[in-house]
Amino acid sequence: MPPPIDMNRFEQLKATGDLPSPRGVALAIIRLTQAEEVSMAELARVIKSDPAFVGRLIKAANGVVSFHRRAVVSVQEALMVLGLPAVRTMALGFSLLSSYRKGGCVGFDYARFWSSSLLMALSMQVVAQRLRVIAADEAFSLGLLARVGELALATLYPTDYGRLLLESQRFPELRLSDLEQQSFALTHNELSAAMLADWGLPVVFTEPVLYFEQAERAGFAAGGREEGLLQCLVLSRALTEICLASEVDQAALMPPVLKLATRLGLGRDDFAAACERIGREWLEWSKLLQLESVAPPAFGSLVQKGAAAAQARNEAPQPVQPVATPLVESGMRVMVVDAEPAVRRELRGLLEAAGHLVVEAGNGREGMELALEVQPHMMVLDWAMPEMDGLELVRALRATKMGRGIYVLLLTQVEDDERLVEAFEAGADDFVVKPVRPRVLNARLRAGQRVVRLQQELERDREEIRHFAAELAITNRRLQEAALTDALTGFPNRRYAIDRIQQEWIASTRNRRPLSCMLIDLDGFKQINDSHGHDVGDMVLRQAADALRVALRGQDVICRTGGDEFIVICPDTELDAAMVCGERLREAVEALVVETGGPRLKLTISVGVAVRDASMEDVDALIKRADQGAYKAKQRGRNLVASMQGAGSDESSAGTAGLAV
Ligand SMILES: Nc1nc2c(ncn2[C@@H]2O[C@H](COP(=O)(O)OP(=O)(O)OP(=O)(O)O)[C@@H](O)[C@H]2O)c(=O)[nH]1
Repeated sequence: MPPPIDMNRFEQLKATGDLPSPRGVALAIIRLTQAEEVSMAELARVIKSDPAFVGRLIKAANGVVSFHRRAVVSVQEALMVLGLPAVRTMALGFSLLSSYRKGGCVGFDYARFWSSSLLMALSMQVVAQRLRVIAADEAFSLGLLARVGELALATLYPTDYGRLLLESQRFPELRLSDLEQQSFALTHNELSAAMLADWGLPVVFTEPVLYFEQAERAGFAAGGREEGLLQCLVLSRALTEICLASEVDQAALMPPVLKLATRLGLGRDDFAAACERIGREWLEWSKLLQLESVAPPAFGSLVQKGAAAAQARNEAPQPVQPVATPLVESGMRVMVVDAEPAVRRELRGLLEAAGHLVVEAGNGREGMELALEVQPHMMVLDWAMPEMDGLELVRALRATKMGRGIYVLLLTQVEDDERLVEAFEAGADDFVVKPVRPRVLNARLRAGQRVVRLQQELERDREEIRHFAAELAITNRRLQEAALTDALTGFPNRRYAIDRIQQEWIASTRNRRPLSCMLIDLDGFKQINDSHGHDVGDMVLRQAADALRVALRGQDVICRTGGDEFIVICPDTELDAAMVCGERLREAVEALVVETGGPRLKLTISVGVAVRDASMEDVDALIKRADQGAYKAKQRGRNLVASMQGAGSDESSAGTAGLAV
């Protein structure tokens, strides 16, 4: 299993204060549901102050009660049916939906994001109800928020994420998560899982969220709750894709989904009924949440067709994975589409004699459905067919992602220039005049096979590039981390500090929130080095850093900026609070006894504190003021916290430095 999420990175993002978070009534609901003892009456009162949430809550409660039970009509009843954890997560999800319907990331489709999150929620609810992996209400909330990391990246980095989404659309061989890793040092899946964990969801929920878009990497124990939930998420995601796909792609997407559903123990009819229910609920919920929706697919017939196609061929072939497919050395998978059984027979004979595997369809419509499922390398199709003729079929194929790569050989009665131009413009690759002459057909098949092979080689090269890009992204990330980390203490280094404090300066301007910083300098450190040697000096530095780390508040960021110098960035902090923090750090180091394997050493620090004020033009002015504070602390005898701002209470107690005990 890959390493868990880098929570440090998440904490850094959280510290910006820009992560999507609940507001208003939702925030009050969340706080109440987290309290040790919450009265249902109080909770219901708060909920009732938001009529929109009341409607959504009651609808959600009715979605999870059994058909035999009387409908839920009141907030109190809904609370009882759903339970506090589900109410909390729903408040969270709906609040985010209300606040983040739009945003500044141009490449991010906010409306589609929420439509698909809603579909995930409903699919999760219906699937979990049938598979009994988790309670349906919890499944709904989890589905709604399972991809919240995407929204968060769009919110945190509107320009960069927009560019990155465009890049991943233009170069499908580049995986979005690799690009995210490269640019932001974490993926949307990692961010989703970290945010859910931060909101109090248990690990058994957050881990499947982390892996459901690359389930092969999860490595959960078979039969365990995590694995069950993971499969629910995978199935729900696939159903969401089907609902949002174009009609032609829906048919192609269904067979593998059906297969997964069967593997999870869902009977075909039961699965079809579940899908129909998701579609119905989607329409209702979309109206309630004022989200766009299109007519859901006719799931009943989609499932039936998928199953029938699989049965007809005994077992539907897996969709072609370009990487896994061996290069076409000898035979290709060729589909013949012709209304005349005699012509199909003749073509099958010729093709099989040339070593190809043949699949047949009797008309254009059937050919289309089968092609998307079987994914032939080549199609030989007749121009003149009832229902959907060859030209329409080529156009329909070329309009789908999967059909775009199939080599199409069109059979035509006449070799008329106008008609041939029309055929090529529709997307045909070559033509053969009927009646088919075997030698000519074979020659054209060989020409087509060359193109198919070249395409496959290209695909392989792309996959190698993708693989290479992924490895490069990981290496880059490691290098980037190394470049920004101080090896001795593990703290971020000076380069990182400069960048980070700039960012915090900008955030403090935007949010009109205070920003403080502290400069810390070890007292008499040179003396320690001189008396005990450099190695002991390193031990002192390391253990002092550990003591500082422990004493630091969660939102503060500490970096090592020089030999025995550190900076602490304190977002959203006034001078008084920063002075208190500085004092806590000073006390922590003063209390430390450094174990060196030889002498046990004591040491102290001098701390300079500053807060951003109106006189400061830029971040350098803030650092300079903190530096003046540190100088003052040294001047006044060391082991002090001092500031050049504020009145009176600008320094605290003193102690001794660098003494062996
Ligand atoms: N062991 C060790 N020493 C270092 C490292 N980097 C810098 N130093 C030493 O840290 C000492 C810094 O001393 P100063 O800050 O100039 O002076 P000080 O003795 O701490 O005195 P005051 O700051 O005035 O209290 C120098 O002797 C540097 O050689 C390091 O990575 N490891």
